[in-house]
Amino acid sequence: MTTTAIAGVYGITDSTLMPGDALLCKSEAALRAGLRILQYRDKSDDAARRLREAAALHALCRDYGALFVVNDDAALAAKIAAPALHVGREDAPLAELRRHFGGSLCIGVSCYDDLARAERAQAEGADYVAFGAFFPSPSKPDTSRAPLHLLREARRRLQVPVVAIGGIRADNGADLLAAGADALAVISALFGSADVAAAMRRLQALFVLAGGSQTMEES
Ligand SMILES: Cc1ncc(COP(=O)(O)OP(=O)(O)O)c(N)n1
Ligand SMILES: Cc1ncsc1CCOP(=O)(O)O
Repeated sequence: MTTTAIAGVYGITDSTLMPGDALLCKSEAALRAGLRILQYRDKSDDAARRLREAAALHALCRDYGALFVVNDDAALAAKIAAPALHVGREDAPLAELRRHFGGSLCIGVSCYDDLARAERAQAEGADYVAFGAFFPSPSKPDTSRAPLHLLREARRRLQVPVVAIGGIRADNGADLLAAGADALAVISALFGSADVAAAMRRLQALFVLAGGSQTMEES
């Protein structure tokens, strides 16, 4: 079995940025340029379109050996046998998801600026935790903010991979990596770009400069 490390650039598709064909075209451009983790985030209630798009992105990720993550929707993840699910405080509780899916599903949990929530998530079997927003986010302008020093404390107290999110770009991501983030989750800095491959290269360069890598581990 192949497992993808939760590290490097973590791309999040947002249907409002990528209507129609752009969702698949831009996702494939990012995967071709080396993206290893791709999340499907869609806040609409068009169930048929969500199923169609998630299944197509799942297949694309399989072709490129990347981890496909469904945001919020455990039922959708189950329906298409997605390998990973990301949940926040509005979504199904982690303990319930673990009871239902066992250990087979990779589950990431949003922890905002809350280290206690992250420690609970780790104890309940989260595969990674996410903190943010670290910068003003064009994609989710009203979201709450997290301070940079939280990442240093998270690094010290947690063993699971730590993902940073919120307004992250090639020109501000380095501090987050220096503070201990394993992965940088981005919407607009990647998929908002007219040249996704070039945007991907700029984001990947942050990890090279930080001395990290985006690895695929065989297990
Ligand atoms: C990797 C990653 N981190 C955080 C989020 C945000 O999740 P959540 O707080 O549940 O908000 P929505 O994305 O559902 O608006 C995420 N999606 N991915
Ligand atoms: C889903 C989410 N949660 C906190 S910020 C954010 C959006 C991140 O998008 P961007 O990279 O465009 O700021």
